[in-house]
Amino acid sequence: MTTRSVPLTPVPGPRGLPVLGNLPEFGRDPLAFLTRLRDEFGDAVRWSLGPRQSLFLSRPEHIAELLAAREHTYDILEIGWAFRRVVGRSVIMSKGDDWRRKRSLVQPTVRPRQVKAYAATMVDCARSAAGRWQDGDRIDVRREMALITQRVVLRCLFGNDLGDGTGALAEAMNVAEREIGAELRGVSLFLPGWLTTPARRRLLAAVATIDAEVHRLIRARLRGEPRGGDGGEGRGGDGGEGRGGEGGGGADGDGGADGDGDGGAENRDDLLSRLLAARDEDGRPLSPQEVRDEAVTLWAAGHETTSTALTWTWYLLSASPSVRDRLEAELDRVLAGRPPTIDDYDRLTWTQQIVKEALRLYPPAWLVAGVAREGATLGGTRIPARTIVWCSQWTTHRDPRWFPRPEAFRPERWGDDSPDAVPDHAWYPFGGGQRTCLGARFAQVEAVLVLATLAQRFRLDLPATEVSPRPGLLIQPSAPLLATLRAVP
Ligand code: HEM
Repeated sequence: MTTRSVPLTPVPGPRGLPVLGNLPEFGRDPLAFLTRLRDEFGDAVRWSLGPRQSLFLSRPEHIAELLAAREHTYDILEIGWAFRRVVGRSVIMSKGDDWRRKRSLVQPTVRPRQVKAYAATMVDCARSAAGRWQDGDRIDVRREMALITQRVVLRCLFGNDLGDGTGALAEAMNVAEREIGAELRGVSLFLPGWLTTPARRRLLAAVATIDAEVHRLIRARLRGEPRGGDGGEGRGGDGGEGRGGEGGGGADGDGGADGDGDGGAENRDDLLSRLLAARDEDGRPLSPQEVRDEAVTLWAAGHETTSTALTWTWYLLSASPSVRDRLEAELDRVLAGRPPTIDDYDRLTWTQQIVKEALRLYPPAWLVAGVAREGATLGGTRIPARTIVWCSQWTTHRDPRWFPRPEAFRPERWGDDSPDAVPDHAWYPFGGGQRTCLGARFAQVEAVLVLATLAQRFRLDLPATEVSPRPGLLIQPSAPLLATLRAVP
């Protein structure tokens, strides 16, 4: 179903406090606050985030316009000291020619042909997790999913599984994610950069660990090591398994990273090789900081998002036996006991619908924002320069106007025969427009294949208690999800 342009009439939202505006209410419970803006005020609501004027959009037509215009008519929201410390000036924080250059460096490593080649690695990583699981074991679902997805990203994009560094990197990323989320909801969003706080110290310590691990990956690659053992870096051997036959890291013979023979980056087409081999018009390579920024961004954007989506998927499945039964029946029918391959992807329609519906109910990324430049318009209305224009996947995905019974987990709403007609941009877990998520295909294929591989063998039974969402950088469960494993009969 397509959308047509509708006029935009901004209305004032709730009164805020002097200076802080609506920040305290937003910070206390951002999802409830944004839902209130939509339900009590309207489709285009003015509010203030501290000293900044904001506009919150709820109609898919306006969201589509914002997403399409962002690269040209909006600036990046330059708040969030913690986020900038982690991702630096990578593709996600760049604009204009700089952004285009960085995006074109990264894009080839996640294009559909590459993703096809990564599928076997995705299944392999899920199988090796399931190989450790036993009937009756209790697992922390979020942790297990993160272990799988970080391994997938490291092996596919970095041609490396980091061995014993994975745990340190994952823990540091968790700390960073928590601190970024806490900052996003609090007054510290506007603290000057020079001020040191305990939270900022924690973040800096985490960033130091992240940098050390990423530089270890880079050094290993420059030495031409096929994978990230310690190679004399003063760490113990990694003891992981080899990469034979997984089809990751450029194993499709795609032509190498421009083949300039630069310091071990030759003859591979994974992300790290491309970054190390990249040259600007004057023949200059990326600086070590630039390589680090892109690598960290891809690592962070590439695994925590997908593991969060998978975690919520298990949560929803555990509470929906009929959806789970239909999933197991599909896996039996399509796979008949063998592991899935990329060729099964299109046939796993119910599995795909489950993932799509989980991304609707619990979109890992939940805010999109842009800062209007002079001349920005939406629905024919001029937007004052410097206004922060927002939309939220959380509120749009749960709007009863686009999704009947929005709180219900109903994968059937995505079936070809469904009577529900979802407007364009009412479902946008991967954003949209030119800045749309680079890894959308990667993530969807990974989520479906990992879910299929694990659900073939195990049910994850969770206590029948409701777990509320905790919006930080991503929407995470507010409590650990401890599941009991039940082998599929
Ligand atoms: C379920 C998993 C994922 C979700 C929900 C997700 C969501 C998003 C969203 C909402 C954006 C911002 C888009 C916008 O501003 O319009 C984004 C950007 C991005 N994502 Fe993802 N993502 C996921 C997985 C991945 C994966 C697997 C990768 C890489 C392998 C990745 C790499 C990126 C990059 C590089 C950007 C920045 C694009 C740019 O600014 O040009 N993401 N993602």
